[in-house]
Formats: sequence, C-alpha cells, structure tokens
Amino acid sequence: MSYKLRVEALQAWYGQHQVLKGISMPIRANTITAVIGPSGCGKSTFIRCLNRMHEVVPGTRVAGRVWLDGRNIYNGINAVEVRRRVGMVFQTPNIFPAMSIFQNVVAGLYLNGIRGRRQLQERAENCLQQAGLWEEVRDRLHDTAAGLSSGQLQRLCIARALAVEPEILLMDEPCSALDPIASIRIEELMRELKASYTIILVTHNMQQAARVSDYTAYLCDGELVEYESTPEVFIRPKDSRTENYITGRGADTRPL
Ligand SMILES: Nc1ncnc2c1ncn2[C@@H]1O[C@H](COP(=O)(O)OP(=O)(O)OP(=O)(O)O)[C@@H](O)[C@H]1O
Repeated sequence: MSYKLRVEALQAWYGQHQVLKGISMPIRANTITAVIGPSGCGKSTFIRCLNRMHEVVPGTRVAGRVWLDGRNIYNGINAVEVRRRVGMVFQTPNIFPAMSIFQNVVAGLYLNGIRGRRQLQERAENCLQQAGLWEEVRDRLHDTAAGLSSGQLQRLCIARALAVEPEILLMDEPCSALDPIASIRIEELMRELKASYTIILVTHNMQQAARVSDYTAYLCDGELVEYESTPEVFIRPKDSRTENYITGRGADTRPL
C-alpha cells in the first residue's frame, strides 16, 4: 500500500507558542486515520498544516516537510493547489445559508471559473450522490440550504468539499454537532469515501475512532505519542499516556 502523505518533523507555532513539536508520520492512501488526544494538544493545528490552512492565521509559522505524492507542499506547490487537493470539512457545517443547495455544492467550482451549467449540474449530482444526499435533495436543489437538518448540512459540506475533486479529506470533528443517527450516517459515508479518498479525522469520540479508522495517532502536548493500526492502539497501547487517555483516565476524554 502506498503512502499518500508523509509528514516529517512538522513543527508549528502561534506567535512564540510552539504547538507542534516535531511530528513525523506517513499516511497511507485510501485509509482513514483518526487523530485523537486531549483538548489543546494540537490536533486541529496538525491537520490545518496538512493543507496550509495554518498559515492563514497571522503570526503563525510552520517548519518541517509534508510530502504529498512525493512533493513537499511547503516547497514548490502553491497553497491554492494544495487546498484543492487536500479538502477540509469542519466541526460546524459552514454553508452559505442564502444560497441554494445546488449553489452551495458548486461554489468552489464557480470560484475556479467553471461556469458551464451542464458541467456544474453533473458535478453537483455526482458529489451529492457520493455524499449520500442526492435522494434527499434531488427535488429541491434550488431551495435554500438553510432548510436542511444538521446531518444533511454536514453531508452538503462533504459534497461541496468533493466538488473540487480533492485527493485527501481532512475532517475536523465532523460529527460533534450531530445526533447519534446522523453521526453514524457520516461514519458510513467515510467508509464508502475511503475507496476514493484518503481521510484524516480529528475526533474526541473514542468509539468513533475505534469504529471507523484504520490507523490512530495519539497526540499529547504537540507530540506524537503513538501511531499504529487502530486495533493495536485500542487493544494494546504501547504508551501509558495513550492507555490512560483511551480508557478515560486521561484529563480530557469527552463522553459520546
Ligand atoms: N488562532 C490561534 N491563536 C493562538 N493560539 C491558538 C490558535 N488556535 C489554537 N491555538 C492554541 O494552540 C494549541 C492547540 O490548539 P488546537 O486547536 O490545535 O488543539 P486541539 O487538540 O484541536 O484542541 P480541541 O480538541 O480543544 O479542539 C492550544 O493551546 C490553542 O490554545
């Protein structure tokens, strides 16, 4: 199995505050990697460094290398290309409420200059199908997205992320605003999507990490403590800090 991303000695700062302290991890193509760890340990910062979103915050700095298919995203690829290839889905569905469902899905394509009605329609249908939302919205594509449930909105955000044809999807606690049924639907979707995409999932939900991911990385205070296949991490953690965290003896294991 090939590596899609190789993170090498990654460090990140907000001003003088060093948040990531030298993380190295290779990430295999077509897998789901869960990133877990106590609140504030740097999970979101870590994934934001994988598509150069960290640098949009003023005063931040990154050092190290992130190889995407063998090219360092911090040297020689422009940030716009990186963000197209490495898409992101956030904790709270960030739709454009005044725009229609269709317009939300194709917003990124439109910004990239794609205007052909037929092409946009085909891409919207395809992405809504991949995101498991097509059947629920096909008759109201031109209604505003504001009428959708929170689970549907999150699937709409996934459809929008897929529309620009990324290779990697970064998902930052995508289910934390959803009820259990909507969360399970997103987990099923992740399993389907990994056939075509490489997924990196930040989650506080240990059961979710155990259910859905192939590999789990445990971060603590900006360091990578453990990174193994998910069954290894959950059944035989090597480091006592990992064990304490996943068994709930850590300082911050949030309930389901
Ligand atoms: N925009 C910012 N400016 C300054 N410091 C920040 C900023 N965003 C995050 N930090 C700090 O960086 C550290 C890591 O934050 P980050 O959000 O990456 O952690 P996290 O593990 O994702 O946390 P959580 O689980 O609570 O979402 C924290 O100390 C946080 O306060």
